[in-house]
Amino acid sequence: MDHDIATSYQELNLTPKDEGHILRSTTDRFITILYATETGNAEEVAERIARLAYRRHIRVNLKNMEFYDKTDLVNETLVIFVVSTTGNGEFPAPARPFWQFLLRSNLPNDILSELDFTVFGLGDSNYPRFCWAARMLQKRLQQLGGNNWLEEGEADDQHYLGIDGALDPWLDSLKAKLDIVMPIPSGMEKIDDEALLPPRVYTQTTGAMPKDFTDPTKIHAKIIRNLRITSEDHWQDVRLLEMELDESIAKPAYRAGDIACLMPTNSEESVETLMSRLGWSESADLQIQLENTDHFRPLPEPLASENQQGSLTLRRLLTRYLDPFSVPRRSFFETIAHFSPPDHREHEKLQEFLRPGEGTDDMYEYAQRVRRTMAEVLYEFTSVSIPIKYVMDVFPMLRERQYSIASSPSLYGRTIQLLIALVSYKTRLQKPRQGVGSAWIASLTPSTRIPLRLISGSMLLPAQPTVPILAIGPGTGIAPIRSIVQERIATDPSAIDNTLVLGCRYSHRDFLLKAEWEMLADKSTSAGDDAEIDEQLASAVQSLAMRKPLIKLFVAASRDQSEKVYVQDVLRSQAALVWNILGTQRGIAYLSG
Ligand SMILES: Cc1cc2nc3c(=O)[nH]c(=O)nc-3n(C[C@H](O)[C@H](O)[C@H](O)COP(=O)(O)O)c2cc1C
Repeated sequence: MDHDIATSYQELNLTPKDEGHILRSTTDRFITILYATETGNAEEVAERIARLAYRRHIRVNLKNMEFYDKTDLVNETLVIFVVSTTGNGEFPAPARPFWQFLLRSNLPNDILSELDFTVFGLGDSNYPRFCWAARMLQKRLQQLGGNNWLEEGEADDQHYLGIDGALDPWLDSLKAKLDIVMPIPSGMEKIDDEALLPPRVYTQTTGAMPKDFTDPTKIHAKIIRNLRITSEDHWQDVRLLEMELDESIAKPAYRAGDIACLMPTNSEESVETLMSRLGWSESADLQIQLENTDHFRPLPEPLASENQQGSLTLRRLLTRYLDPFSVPRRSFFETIAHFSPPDHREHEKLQEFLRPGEGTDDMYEYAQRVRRTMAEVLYEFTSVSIPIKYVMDVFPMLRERQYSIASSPSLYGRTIQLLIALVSYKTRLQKPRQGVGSAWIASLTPSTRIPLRLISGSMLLPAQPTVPILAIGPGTGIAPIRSIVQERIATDPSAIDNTLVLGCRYSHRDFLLKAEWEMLADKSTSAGDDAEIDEQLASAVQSLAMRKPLIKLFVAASRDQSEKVYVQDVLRSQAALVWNILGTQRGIAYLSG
């Protein structure tokens, strides 16, 4: 393979695992970086730490906690944890099994006595439990005998420089500490901070024609409807997305409360325009081969299988796997700065962006605050010319989006309904901003086939159908509640003790599926609204006519009156009922929003 850069990550600092065990001695210059992320910020920080270690020829095992073998922790000598907080002071979902493992009460108090560690937390001080996951982790590691090797850092989204506000100074102290503990061996030199590292994943065109590929890990569904369910005069576009799973999928295809994972794709036109800007159009449909030079971080699936099968092209990579139409993080500027000619004023500007303090502030002002996308940056910085082999290092991977299923399997069989609020807003930039996932959802037309995965959700039906429920759901939070309530109605009509407190702004604009809820509550609906009720649901309810109403409905339409009313106000005003359901009858509360 034609590598015109002398080193690869392997040559720089890596040796492969030997039969699953990491080869190293106590004098080895080796660190493990484990990150826990929900939306990718912690991963970006972890990668930055890895790069500064690579520059010092320190071997790095960088892993998402999700894929880390927990039992390896006792064999580690130095681990840097990068952990964001989600929910209300919780670990990101993929990292929860790791955290549960550490919480086991049977772990000896000195089990990690050989471990040096440090924690970098990411959070938002608007939340009462700021950086809670990172703080809990640090405490627990110390309880288990771990040695806090470097004072923890805490990034706050509210800092005017975003994550970099706390990260830059923390990285300085990390570098200083590494330089003391793991000095550069004699005969070697640190790779300059400004020098371009070799691509982590080499991308090369092979000249061959691509083969076909079907992802075996996904099932497929055909879009039936993509319907706006908020009124045209409402600011937010909320969709009811209905799809039918392939006939080959056995019923029941899912359970009430389950989650559909959809991978957005980028539009053909936007990919075409980007490739043309980058001068890649001619190679767009030729087969490409990815060579991963970092043994510790395999390519994610299904990209790895596609690569192996020879079906990848640049067009496919940019449409299905990479995310150039999202807002850049710092590493994007770090990489593209190398691809602008050194004597060009744009090169100077990109370098300026990377200077801590004022430079970072300028970068935030230019990109993150106004939500400029990477592609838009490239349309403005026209001197930047990215070699194809760096494509995987320049753009991050697209992420799967998870949506609570809003329909009941007993009523809808292989049909799945989702309720999705499209993200779209104005910034200083002329063109309105739209999320990558939202743009894709908005573009889905009937008959389109999409791949998806179905996973278990955390909302389960009560063990006994007679248990009363109190479900609280503002906005699209009603999705899993609808699935659960419909399932109760469809499978056990005796289970009619369903109390719902739903939230919206205006009852006539964004009370989602108003007519349907009113039908279940046996309230009269406005003329014309009946058309909005699904046939499946209407006929099921018809057959249960004697049992009406099937739900007790309370609606908090916050802006319908001069004084704002939210779901919590309704709960307060219905204190006796709430106590009856939860206290006296030992019912179950569902909260989703
Ligand atoms: C739904 C949600 C809940 C959050 N909850 C908390 C929290 O309880 N405490 C906190 O400090 N930060 C919280 N945050 C802020 C994130 O930790 C912060 O945005 C971080 O940069 C995300 O990193 P990630 O992309 O690696 O997940 C929350 C963010 C979201 C979107």
